[in-house]
Amino acid sequence: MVMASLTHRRPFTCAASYPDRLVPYPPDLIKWVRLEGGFVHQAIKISNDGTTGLGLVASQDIPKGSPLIALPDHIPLKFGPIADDGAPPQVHPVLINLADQVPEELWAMKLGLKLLQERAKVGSFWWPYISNLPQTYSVPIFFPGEDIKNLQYAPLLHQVNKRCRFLLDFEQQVKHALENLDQNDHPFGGQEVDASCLGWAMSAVSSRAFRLYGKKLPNGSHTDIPMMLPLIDMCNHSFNPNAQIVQENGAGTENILVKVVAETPIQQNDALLLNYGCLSNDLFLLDYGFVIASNPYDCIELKYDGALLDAASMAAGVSSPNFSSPTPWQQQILVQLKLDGEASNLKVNLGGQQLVEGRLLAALRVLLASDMELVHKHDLETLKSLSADAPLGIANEVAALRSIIALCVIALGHFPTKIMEDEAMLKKGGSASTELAINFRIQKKSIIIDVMRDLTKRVKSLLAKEISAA
Ligand SMILES: C[S@@+](CC[C@H](N)C(=O)[O-])C[C@H]1O[C@@H](n2cnc3c(N)ncnc32)[C@H](O)[C@@H]1O
Repeated sequence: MVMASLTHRRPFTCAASYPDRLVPYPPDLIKWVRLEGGFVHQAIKISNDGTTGLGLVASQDIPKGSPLIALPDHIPLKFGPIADDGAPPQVHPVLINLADQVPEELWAMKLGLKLLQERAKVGSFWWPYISNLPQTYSVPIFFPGEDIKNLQYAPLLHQVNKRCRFLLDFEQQVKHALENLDQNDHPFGGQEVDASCLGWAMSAVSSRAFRLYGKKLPNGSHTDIPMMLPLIDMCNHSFNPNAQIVQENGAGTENILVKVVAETPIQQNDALLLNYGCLSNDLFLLDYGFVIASNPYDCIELKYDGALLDAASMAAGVSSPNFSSPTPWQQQILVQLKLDGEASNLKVNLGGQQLVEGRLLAALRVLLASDMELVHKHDLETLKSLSADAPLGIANEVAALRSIIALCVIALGHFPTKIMEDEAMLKKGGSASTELAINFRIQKKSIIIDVMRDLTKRVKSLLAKEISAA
């Protein structure tokens, strides 16, 4: 695969020398929030823990339920203030046109355009916030090409490549849109905007923005609006957070838009932690630039492929599997599982909360079964459930689980290095991006090994059951 990378690009100009912020001595963010009518608990301080960058820390015990931060609605940075009557946002028309060219999945770039505009504007209202933003991000679009390869995981390489290509193309679109603009009418104050600074803005937003409820739709749901929440976005992530974002939209909240409250009692010197979401390491790395060891929501993606499953089943000792030539009734079920037919989605996951994606498990159970009537006795949900007790019999279950174990062995074999080698490389040390890439792939391999371990246990217990029944 030809990889795009942004490392050959000139970094967006800045002269910072103080720990990784846009300017050496940025204004006091807490003071600014208070000055603007926001609330910050008197025990909250900004501090640097050396591993997660800056964060918020409690300088004394804080009881559960206490308000920690509250922001009035003029502080968050949004793409455009959408009026209550739905009037179009007051945004520079060039930015609106450019934002229209951003694919929905890269929504962060949209808000990133606004961020860049405010970064370039002399006297921007948000300068006290923007100047406190990191100068660089550890997301893989900024990895050297070698470290992108070091990720060793095709679905992520594909995403990184896609983002880099988008940024390189978008750079051209932005240049074209800014051509011949009068200096007074230039959304970035006449500054050149290249792929690196677009990448900076996109990463600043993807790693810090929160999606808050917007207007209520006729069907009762809400639009969600991505916003940058100054100071609140200094909270680092944990799956066991001690703080929570609460959106205020009821009566009696005056102009307060969003609050952070203590979800648990917080002790002196504890960091304030929010849960950014139950995300896989792919998303943590792509959007936030870090990975979480033993992330319970991480998984590996495989392509459902009949020939590969035949090979896996045969390796597992299953005689004449027919994944690549299912019978018509089996094929019908594959269509229902969206593993065949026009609406098919062949991406299946191992690991995460389900351990084996239900669609894959059901397909294996069904294709390894010969008794159509027995299969039709069960609904699809039962066939998809790993906790269902061998719905098609013990022999069928053992064959299905052994096939998945063999699939895991094949998937592990696709990684060019073994975990032990990765760990030895980490010991030797390397750049931050090399270490991040190696940690990412160690986690992916660990998922496969954990799935194999779990399924092997299940096979053993099924076999023991069979023996005791006999
Ligand atoms: C919303 S910001 C939090 C404030 C940030 N630490 C800073 O220095 O400005 C999110 C970023 O913090 C870092 N971060 C947050 N939680 C982390 C965690 N659990 N492990 C490693 N890095 C984390 C990552 O760099 C991430 O992109």
